[in-house]
Amino acid sequence: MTDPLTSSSKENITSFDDFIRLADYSLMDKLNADPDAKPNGENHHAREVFSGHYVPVTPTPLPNPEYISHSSTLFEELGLSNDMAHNKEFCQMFSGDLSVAREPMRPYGWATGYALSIYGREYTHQCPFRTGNGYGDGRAISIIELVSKGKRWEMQLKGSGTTPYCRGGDGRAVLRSSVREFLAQEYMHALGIPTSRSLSLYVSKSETVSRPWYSEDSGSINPDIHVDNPVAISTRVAPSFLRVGQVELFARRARSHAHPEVLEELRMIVTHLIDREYKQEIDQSDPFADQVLELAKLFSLRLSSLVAHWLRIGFCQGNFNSDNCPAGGYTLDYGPFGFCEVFDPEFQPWTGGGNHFEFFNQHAAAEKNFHMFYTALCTLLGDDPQALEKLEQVRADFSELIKNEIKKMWEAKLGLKTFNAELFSQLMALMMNTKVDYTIFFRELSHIPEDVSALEKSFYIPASKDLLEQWQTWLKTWRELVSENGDLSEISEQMKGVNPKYAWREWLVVPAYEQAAKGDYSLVKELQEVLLKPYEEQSKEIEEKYYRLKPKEFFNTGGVSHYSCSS
Ligand SMILES: Nc1ncnc2c1ncn2[C@@H]1O[C@H](COP(=O)(O)OP(=O)(O)OP(=O)(O)O)[C@@H](O)[C@H]1O
Ligand SMILES: [Mg+2]
Repeated sequence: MTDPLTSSSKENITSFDDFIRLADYSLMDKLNADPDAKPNGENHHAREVFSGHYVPVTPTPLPNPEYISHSSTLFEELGLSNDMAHNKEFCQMFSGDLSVAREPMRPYGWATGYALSIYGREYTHQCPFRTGNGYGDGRAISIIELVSKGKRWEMQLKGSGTTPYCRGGDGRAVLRSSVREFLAQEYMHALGIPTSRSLSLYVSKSETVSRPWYSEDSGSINPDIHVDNPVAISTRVAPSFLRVGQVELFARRARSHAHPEVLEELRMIVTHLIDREYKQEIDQSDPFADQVLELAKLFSLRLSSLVAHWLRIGFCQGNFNSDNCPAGGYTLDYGPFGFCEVFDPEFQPWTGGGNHFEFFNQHAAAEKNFHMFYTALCTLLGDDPQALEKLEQVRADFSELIKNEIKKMWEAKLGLKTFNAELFSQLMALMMNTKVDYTIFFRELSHIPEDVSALEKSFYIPASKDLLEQWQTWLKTWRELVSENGDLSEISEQMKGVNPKYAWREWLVVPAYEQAAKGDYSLVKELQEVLLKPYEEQSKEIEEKYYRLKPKEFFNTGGVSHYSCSS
């Protein structure tokens, strides 16, 4: 068997020139650049951007960059040889130095504006100009759009310096948050969940920035100190980085008649979204209103399936605003996120997020974001009452759609063919009363044990005799239902395919980014390997280290069990 981390095949791209030859701006060139921007990309000061779909921006390179890691899985999908990760010019480019760019690649990247709605409410005051015109990619700069192996990708540097949307921020990302995003994206992909991906991670050996953070073993909810942390650039990759908030921005402007071309700019961004994310499924020769309706339907399907996946593996997007909700229906912005260890439907690791974004409320937050998307499309179809009526139906169906997706997910997680509401609510109550570890519990259940003792390794507190009896009764009923569905060993295998063995455990990630700050990247790489195969048993050694309950000392610890600053 070939080792995915070292294998390279002949047809892979091995030179920087071959890599940049993949650049393709044909779709992007159909959009409008900000007319007030300097075309060479020297646009680094916070200011209002009134029109256009993007602002050309050059990244600010990391001084003294050092390579930390790359994703071999993504390299392979892109057709890049692993050696490219160490190519001098490639390293320069992905640590922010675009002076290496040459034809057909352009020597500047771009940042985009987007609107913000929090739980369905439009915000503008977050922006220093109080108009919403300063809100967008404040520290994320896309540098290339390319087509490789027949697929179109955009590559975006996060933490690569200021843009007009930086709102007084430094444009940087610290190593801590960059390591988290870098690892989490590839973990989610390995779990089979649509997500932005990780290409590479570089750290500066000479630049640091200060961020509010927690002192050691801090029990504080909010950060209690400021810490200097090295700056880093991680590159994330996706078919597009179009967010619901972006479509919303142009629709809001259209509703307020902000400028004469605004409705056309809205139409252009929606066409662009179809081109970038829905080309396979939407026939672009159809009447435009039909395409828009299809877009709404497809997005509602993708979004509801995405949230069901999140619940399946314990993920909480603690800040699921419209600007953190990609219109392609994948996961984005791994800052305020966390994974549920002790089962708690109210789990919300990000202290700034509020309970509307907590673990089991994510379907409602998704619906709010879908509503903002729908509202934007209504603006676009404003003069077509028939189309509006159909769009309204798609909106009305969302709630039922997402509930059904979630039900289907629970069926699969429990190895059942039909959702049994009573059995499910009994299980939820037992899981909460017993304080089970979400991942370990479902993984152990996947063995379809006869006796509750097999589940006890997932319990955070020893269960009383009475509770154990309740478990035993539940287990017996559940097992009988599962047995009706066929061969138990087959069902067990299926369950193991949806109930991962290896979870994201923040207390195991903290040492990785802490050691990385001291120049030791071995734990980052080890985690990367473990999280690449979350459904596999892996070695005894890995099991002992990573298949474990969260130790007591990490409960209620700032920076581990909760965090406020994600940047
Ligand atoms: N250090 C920073 N400098 C400039 N802008 C920033 C900085 N940190 C965050 N922002 C901007 O603030 C906004 C909200 O912050 P959020 O935490 O969602 O950002 P992010 O993690 O950079 O976002 P994303 O992953 O969604 O691009 C974003 O528009 C982001 O670009
Ligand atoms: Mg964000």
